[in-house]
Amino acid sequence: MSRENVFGKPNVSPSYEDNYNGAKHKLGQNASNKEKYNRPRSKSRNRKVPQENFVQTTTNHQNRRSTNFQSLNHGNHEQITTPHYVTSPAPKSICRNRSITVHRYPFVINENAGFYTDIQKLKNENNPKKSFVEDSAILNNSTVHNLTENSEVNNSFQGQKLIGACPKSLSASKSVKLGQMNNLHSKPSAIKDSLPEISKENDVNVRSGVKSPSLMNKERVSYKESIYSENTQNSTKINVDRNLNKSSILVNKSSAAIEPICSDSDKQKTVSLKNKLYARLQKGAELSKEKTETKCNKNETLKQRTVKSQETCTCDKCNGFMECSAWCKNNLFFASEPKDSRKGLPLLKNNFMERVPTITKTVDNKIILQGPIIPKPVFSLDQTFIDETIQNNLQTLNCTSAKDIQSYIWPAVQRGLSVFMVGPPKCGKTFAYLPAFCSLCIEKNERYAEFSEYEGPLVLILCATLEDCCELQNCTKNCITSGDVTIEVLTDEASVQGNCDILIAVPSVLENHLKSSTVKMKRLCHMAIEKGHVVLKNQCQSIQKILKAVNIIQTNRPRNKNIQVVVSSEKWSLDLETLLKKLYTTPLVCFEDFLEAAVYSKVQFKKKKTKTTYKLFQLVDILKGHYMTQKAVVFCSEEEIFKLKEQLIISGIECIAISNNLIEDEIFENEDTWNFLRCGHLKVLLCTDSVFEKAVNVSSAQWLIHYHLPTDWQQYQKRFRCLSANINSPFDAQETIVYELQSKCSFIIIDELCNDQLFLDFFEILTRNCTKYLQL
Ligand SMILES: Nc1ncnc2c1ncn2[C@@H]1O[C@H](COP(=O)(O)OP(=O)(O)OP(=O)(O)O)[C@@H](O)[C@H]1O
Repeated sequence: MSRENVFGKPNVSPSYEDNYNGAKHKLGQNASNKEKYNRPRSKSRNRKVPQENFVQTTTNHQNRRSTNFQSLNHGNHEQITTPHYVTSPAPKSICRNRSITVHRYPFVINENAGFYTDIQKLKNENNPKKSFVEDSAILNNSTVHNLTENSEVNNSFQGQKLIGACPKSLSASKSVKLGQMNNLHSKPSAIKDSLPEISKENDVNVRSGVKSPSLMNKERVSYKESIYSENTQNSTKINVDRNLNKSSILVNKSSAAIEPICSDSDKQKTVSLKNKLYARLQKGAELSKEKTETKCNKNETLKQRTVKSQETCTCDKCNGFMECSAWCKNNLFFASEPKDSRKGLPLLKNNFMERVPTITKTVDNKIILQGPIIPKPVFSLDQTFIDETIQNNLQTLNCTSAKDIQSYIWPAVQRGLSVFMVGPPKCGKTFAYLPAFCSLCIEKNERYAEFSEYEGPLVLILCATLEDCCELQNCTKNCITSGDVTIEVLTDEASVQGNCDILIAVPSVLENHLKSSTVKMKRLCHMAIEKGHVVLKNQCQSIQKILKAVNIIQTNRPRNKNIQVVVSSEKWSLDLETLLKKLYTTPLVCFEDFLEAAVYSKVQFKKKKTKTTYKLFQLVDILKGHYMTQKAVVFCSEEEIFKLKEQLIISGIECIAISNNLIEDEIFENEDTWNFLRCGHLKVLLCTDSVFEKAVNVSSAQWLIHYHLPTDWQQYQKRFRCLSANINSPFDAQETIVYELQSKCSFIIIDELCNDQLFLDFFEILTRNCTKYLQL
């Protein structure tokens, strides 16, 4: 196995044999952590934060005061799920506040319907602020409507729309049903009079808010009182900020009523209000409880209730079909338990902190692997134990040698490890697990004899769409041409054969079948999720239910067999992280995309906007005071590299340049020199794309600076290889907190030459970690 760079130079990463033999390398972990803890405190924390910097701006707000704003932090995914509602109406402030994803705040009421106009203005103006609104709208498929008294909003109004409206026109327009409204932004003064009326008509559930972080310290905020309610699972809390003294609106979620609260400036009144508010909320909660209970008649038979739940009932009990005892009885409970039976471990942890594993890390030239065990890679099919007929079939498809991701995933899946793999399209993710799953199904009579009494598929594969399911079914059929393995795609109409071995389904379709007990899962042993980031987002509700059902099965099944989970995805997301952290048996995580690994590792993405002529000043500004303590790599073009080096040296920043003009030995020498520099004596590495891709073996950088914009997205992704040794796992989050503020940053200096597509792609990365959909 030769793992050498283009010049035949051995890599720094540990050998695979070493890993396999149990020598658990923590590449870049121990040494670099030690180094990082000893690092002198950076002065930069006291620096004035530039406005256009997204991440720093949110961090700044975070430090200021109130509790809820922390959740708007880019990296703070745990808290981001708790609802935050902004009552601040000023459209521009919403636009400026880049920590808020517009699609989470879809409804805006403004006194003069100015939001829409302002958005249009921002869009039309050639200024940096427009991009936020525009991009968020595009990225989230949102459309912006302006509602006037005469206008009609079409019926397709769903939560994904952003509407600007004045209260009068809103109450006049009967076509807008606010029942689907998630959030509302408005000036209290604007909605005070109209909303109770609107709410009565539309039965709206509106929750109230806190001030927009962007307005926190600004004098032009005309109201200073913030009362917000936050529904926790069992109780409703109200927090009253006693320092605030003007009027505010309390919108009571549980009672579906909205009431203006007029508080005087004196503190005592505000405090006495608190009791009243508690009483009201409690009353509201009781009312809504009563409402829910009347929906479901307790005296109904189980059968009746199951039927009813499929039809209309949306009460909590029926909606969460996990609680439906008829369904449980048929699908989850195992009747007879042999005396000597050993039940399996759970699929999901009770809480994220339960059983935090030790993670081993390996970095290859193209792959990053992290997990409790990292298997020895294989390079061809004949090194695996995959069934021979499947191997022959794969050979006819020209799949004989392993693709990069497959060389690790083939052995991992065969060993029964759960795996999360992230890689670009068509990099062989599906074929990384499918042959092994097919092979296991061919051997089902020997391998799964103990489950022969149960019904349901051995392998479940979840896809985003029905077309994907059919395509996957064809792939699977190409793999298995012999043996009595049944492969089926689940559709709404068709039922599944009792002896189906591989079931391919869309989660929502499977959920419906599970509810009606037309699919059983007691035999399930392997589960795969294709296009993980899409499925976990779009089908989060169904996935939650399916996972919980699988958890019950695994826990109650009177045989000790853990269900293997494989997730393949093109992108890393908070949902994937949630699932990763929640799985009881920690999976192996594999990246064939260094940019996605950087997202996984919570690298901070920052952008600096400037004119081309001022780029150098921006670069000096970024580096000054930091370059000796943060290992920085700057990507520039071949033409500018030596001039840049001169300019940086003149500005007092020491650097090393590696360009195509150097001979091989000089490149190695410069690379070695840079690699062995110690904290406090660091120099900036200047590099070009072509030489980095072909010759430079640098992986320990902490800062990656895109001085010269990449020509395409692939080039941008490849640059992140220089951070690969510093990729942290979510399981070592505790360690990272200490130096998170400064370490692992990616700066992009955006000038006039930046093309729109690159900018949009970059923005997608910025907003990726803002919302978590999966709640486990
Ligand atoms: N080891 C291999 N050698 C040659 N071709 C392969 C190999 N593995 C997969 N392929 C081919 O590459 C194509 C893509 O493979 P696969 O579907 O596994 O990729 P993917 O990453 O899952 O794609 P998608 O982005 O659609 O999820 C398929 O046509 C497959 O035949």
